[in-house]
Order: sequence, then C-alpha cells, then structure tokens
Amino acid sequence: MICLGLEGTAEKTGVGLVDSDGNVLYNKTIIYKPPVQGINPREAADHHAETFPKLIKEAFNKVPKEKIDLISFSQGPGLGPSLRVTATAARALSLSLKKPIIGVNHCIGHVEIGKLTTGAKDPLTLYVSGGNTQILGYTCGRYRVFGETLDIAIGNCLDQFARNCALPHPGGVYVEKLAKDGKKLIKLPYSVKGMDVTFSGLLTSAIKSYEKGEKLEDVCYSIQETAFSMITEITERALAHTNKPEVMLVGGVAANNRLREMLNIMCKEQNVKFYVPEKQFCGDNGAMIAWLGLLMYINGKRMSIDETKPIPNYRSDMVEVNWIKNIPCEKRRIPEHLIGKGAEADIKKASYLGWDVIKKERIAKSYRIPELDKIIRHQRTVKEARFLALVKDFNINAPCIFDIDKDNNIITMEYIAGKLAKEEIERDNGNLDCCYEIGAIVGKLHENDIIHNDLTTSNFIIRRDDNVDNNNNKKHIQNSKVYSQDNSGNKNNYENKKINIEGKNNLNNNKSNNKNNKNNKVYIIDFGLGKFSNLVEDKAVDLIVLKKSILSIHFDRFEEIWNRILEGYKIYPQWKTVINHIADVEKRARYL
Ligand SMILES: C[C@@H](O)[C@H](NC(=O)OP(=O)(O)OC[C@H]1O[C@@H](n2cnc3c(N)ncnc32)[C@H](O)[C@@H]1O)C(=O)O
Ligand SMILES: Nc1ncnc2c1ncn2[C@@H]1O[C@H](COP(=O)(O)OP(=O)(O)OP(=O)(O)O)[C@@H](O)[C@H]1O
Ligand SMILES: [Fe+2]
Repeated sequence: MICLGLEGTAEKTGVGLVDSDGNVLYNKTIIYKPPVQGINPREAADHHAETFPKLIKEAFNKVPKEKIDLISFSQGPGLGPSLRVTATAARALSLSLKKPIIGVNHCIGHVEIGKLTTGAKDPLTLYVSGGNTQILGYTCGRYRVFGETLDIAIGNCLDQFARNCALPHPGGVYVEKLAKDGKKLIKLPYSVKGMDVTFSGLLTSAIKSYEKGEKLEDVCYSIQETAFSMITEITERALAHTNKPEVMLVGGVAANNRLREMLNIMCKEQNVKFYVPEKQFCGDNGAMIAWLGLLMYINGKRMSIDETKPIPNYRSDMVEVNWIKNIPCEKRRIPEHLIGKGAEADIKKASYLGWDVIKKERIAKSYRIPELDKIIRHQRTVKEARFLALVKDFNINAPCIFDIDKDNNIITMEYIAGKLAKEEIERDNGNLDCCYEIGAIVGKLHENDIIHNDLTTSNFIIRRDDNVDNNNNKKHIQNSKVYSQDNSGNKNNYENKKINIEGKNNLNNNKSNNKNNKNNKVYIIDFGLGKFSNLVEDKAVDLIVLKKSILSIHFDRFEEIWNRILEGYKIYPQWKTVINHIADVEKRARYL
C-alpha cells in the first residue's frame, strides 16, 4: 500500500510518498521565505497553493497516480490559512483519485517518522520546532505530554531573536552558525519549572544584550548554551519520571548539532539509548504525514470528508493511537549503589551520627558548559537547604537538614522511609488519601509566598509510622522540633477537613487503608527550583506544573486526584484568586 502525504501547517510545503513497509519513495519540502516581519499566514497559504501542484506532479513521476492507495494531510496544529489550503488540496486529490483520505496530527507525525527511520521502539521524545517544544511518551493509548513550553517554542525563540538582528529565516540555522564563534557566556534567564520551560524572558534578555552592544556571536552562543541546557534538563527530568529506556530528538531544531551533542551526553550518563533522525526527517516533511496516515489507516482508522476540517489547536495528547500494540517492558536502570537517580542528583543512603540519612549530591552535568553548570548546581543546593529548613516554620513536613557541603554540592538530610505519592497513587486500588495533604502543603507554601517550581507526585513522600518502627530515626525524630510541629493544632484542622472530603468522595472505604492513613504523613522534598514570590502568576504556574504532571502520569484518575488537591489547597485564603488565574495562564500559553 502506498500513501501520499501533504504537509502544510506553516510556511513549509511538503509532499511525501511512503509504502506500508516503511520505504520512503519520495520526500520534498519547499520553504516559503518570509519577509523580515515574520511569517504572513496569507502569504504562506498562497505559497502552499502554488507549490502543492508542482510537488504532487513530481511525486506522480516517481509513482504513477494509479498506484497510490491513500491520501493523508496535516490536519493540525498550525496556522489556519495554511491548514485550510492543505486540507483542500488533500480533499481534491482524494476525490479525483477516488482514494480514501486521512487527516493526521503533525506533531505525532514527527514522532512516528523518527521511530521509523531510527529504529527507536519506546522513546521519550523531545520534539523541538518552530511551533512546539514538548516531551512526549506513549502510555496506554496516547502520547502523553510530560513537559512543554509554557510560552513560546524554542524554534520560535531562535527565529524571533534572529529576526530582531536582521538575520534571515529560519533563524535557528544562522544562530547555530554564529554560535560556533561565540566564547563569552552572557547571563540569560534559565527558566525551568518542573518538566516545563519558558523562553520569553530569555528572548527579551538576549535581544537587550545584543542592543547593548554584546557581540552577536556571543549572544548566539549564550542563547544556545542556556536554552538547550534547559530542554536537555527537562528531558532528563522526564526520563527520571518515566524511566523510558530511550530518548529521541525530533522536529526542526533537532537539526542543531550542539543540541544533538548535549542530549547524546545526557543519555550516556543516564545509560539510555539516544536516537535522532537524519536531517531531512527532522524538520517538516511530507513523508512523516504519509507514514502516520498509513499507520492509522492500516489499523482501521477511516475518515469522512466532513471529518477533515483543520484543527489549528490539535494537541499531541488528543490523538487516539490505534497503531501501537505492544510496548517492550524495558526500563531505564538505576545503578545499584543509589536509592534514587533523579534528573539533578544522585541519592545515596548513609548514616550520620547514628541517624539514617540520605546524601543528595548534585553531580556535574557534562552536557552543560562548566561555567553554567557550576552556578546552577551551587545555587540550587543552597536554595534547597534553605527552603527545607524554612518550611518547617510553617508546619510543613520536610526532611531535617544535617549538613551542607557547598564545595561539592551535597546535602545530608533525614531519610524519610515511605512511598512516593506517585507510587501510592499508582499502587493496586490506588490510594488517593495523600492528595488532600499535598494540596494543603502547596496552600501553606503559597500562603508564605514560597513557590516550589517542581511540584510532581515524585516530590512528596508518604511516611508511614509502620515504616519507622524499625528505623533508627524513630526515637530521634520523636524528640525533634519537626515532630512536635507535625502535631500542632493546625494539623487536626487538616485532618477534619480531609475527613469531610473523604466523606463526600468516598473512594477508598477500605478499612485497612483508612487505618494506615492515620499514621501517614506527607513530606515535601526537592526545593532546588524554589523561589519567593507573592505574584498570583507564579503561584498559578506552580499549580499548573503539578496539574500537568498529574495529567501525564496519573491520566486515568486525573479528575479525582486534582479535585482532592484543590480541596486541600483551600487552606490558603487566596486560593480562589490563584485557581481562577490558572485558566488565564493556560489560555495565553501556546499549549492550548
Ligand atoms: C506546526 C508546525 O508547523 C511546526 N513546524 C515547524 O516549526 O517546522 P519545523 O521544520 O519542525 O521546525 C522549524 C524550526 O527549526 C529551526 N531550525 C532549523 N534548523 C535549525 C538548526 N540547525 N538549529 C536550530 N534550529 C533550527 C528553525 O529555526 C525553525 O524554528 C511544528 O512542528 O511545530
Ligand atoms: N529525604 C529523603 N528520604 C527518602 N528518600 C528520598 C529523600 N530525598 C529524596 N529521596 C528519593 O530520591 C528521589 C530523588 O530525589 P530528589 O527529587 O530530591 O532528586 P532530584 O534529582 O532533584 O530529582 P528530580 O529533579 O528528578 O525531581 C526521590 O524521588 C525519592 O525517591
Ligand atoms: Fe514541525
């Protein structure tokens, strides 16, 4: 079976022919070069209208039209006028050749052509392009978004910077060339929030640096080093979260050699395989649309002409995946001498003056240039220790700090025996009792203008008294300040509220669960990205980071979990303002 695919989501017109064995028979892309002001959607659409007929004719010279069995086209996401011309061209072809038509999601097209051409089987995919920056992984019938940009895409950031410096389109290519001659690292905002990133602060700051007279080569170098370190870091975070055995890099920005190098280094250090397609399959192309169309069609998907309307905001996680049947069970392996290998740190269990402790060492990341890496690790180590100590003053359970080795970026802290909230929620008959407490902890942080910036269910530990029984720490902890604060009047208040919620929403009436609960305490960890802020915006983004991590990891019980967390969050008097602001931030962001 042979499929002809039409790509036209933005300014590139692509036509591809692929057969059901995965052979690419034809693949050509022609880019519309926009004027200095940037892409004009009307002109991009006119470019498609002129270019599609030429490319289709060329394709028919490769494979006679009688041999084509299916027409597929990029249905979204993208610019309205471009998508409309593409859909119209596909419908016309389908009707004239009397062949079926399939509209596909462009982003998933990038992922599937990557898998086809590299041999990756179950990758965590970093998809970086002009319109998107996402970390995608397949679980249970869909590609889930583990991390993404909360404002503009990385390619858009590079292109906008280039445009401001009168460099041609596509800017990423010219930034890469100039960066090779840059030497000086100019300080630009490094903005990572959990598994998400933002680039608009970095873009503004880079433009200002250039305007102030910094050498263009140095600014380009600094943008690449900073922005690519950020996306490599969130990929590593998502890897630590999902334990996928492979990483794949796709999208137009995947053509960048420095980014390829950084991810390659990170994957070596995490002991996972790294894949990147050859350059013709990185950027937008028709073959990726043809291949995804084939996968969907062969596995039973059919579309009527009425269903072929463009979907400009077509998110990757909206696609129902019908073509993935079996996923290998292989997972990333953590070295045996560690109890945890997060994205940032190695976690070792140890003993300190008779206490059970963990040593959290922020190890050097060789993908980052040492100058940047040193600053990041030092700042985060100091910040984490300070916040861990501080939050106890607000009746929040967090491990006690025993020692900070600033030279080597090691924090020695109390070992909290228990399960991560993530495991507790995912275990058989999932226990959601911790969710209220998680919300209450975040509410207390926000009440005190503390933003955690990395809220996920891996950063809450449910400590069980059962687990502490045979633990060295029990007697020490019972006498400590932390423990007495745990038992403050406030806590009873939380318990009462929690019972109310559970009464309403009685999901876990298993007696033994309830009995265990009484002894459970929720601890928060990992304050390396923390900061002080009284801005509603920062508090809303903090909650969005948590919400998105739950959507990607606990997708099947999202509503229940999120409602419980929000109930707990109501401990914070300004909860309503923050929760209302979430919708504003989400509307503004590209990901909606
Ligand atoms: C929705 C769709 O229209 C959009 N497509 C898209 O953005 O085109 P794509 O070909 O995947 O990526 C283009 C981006 O890729 C960047 N790019 C190309 N070569 C580059 C290089 N060597 N270094 C850095 N960026 C590069 C360009 O600057 C541009 O921002 C998308 O996939 O989001
Ligand atoms: N005090 C502690 N007691 C018990 N286990 C802990 C403690 N701190 C961390 N861990 C374990 O180590 C894992 C990683 O810790 P942490 O989140 O602090 O590291 P990280 O490198 O910042 O992780 P990431 O950046 O991936 O979230 C935790 O998920 C938890 O399993
Ligand atoms: Fe693309």
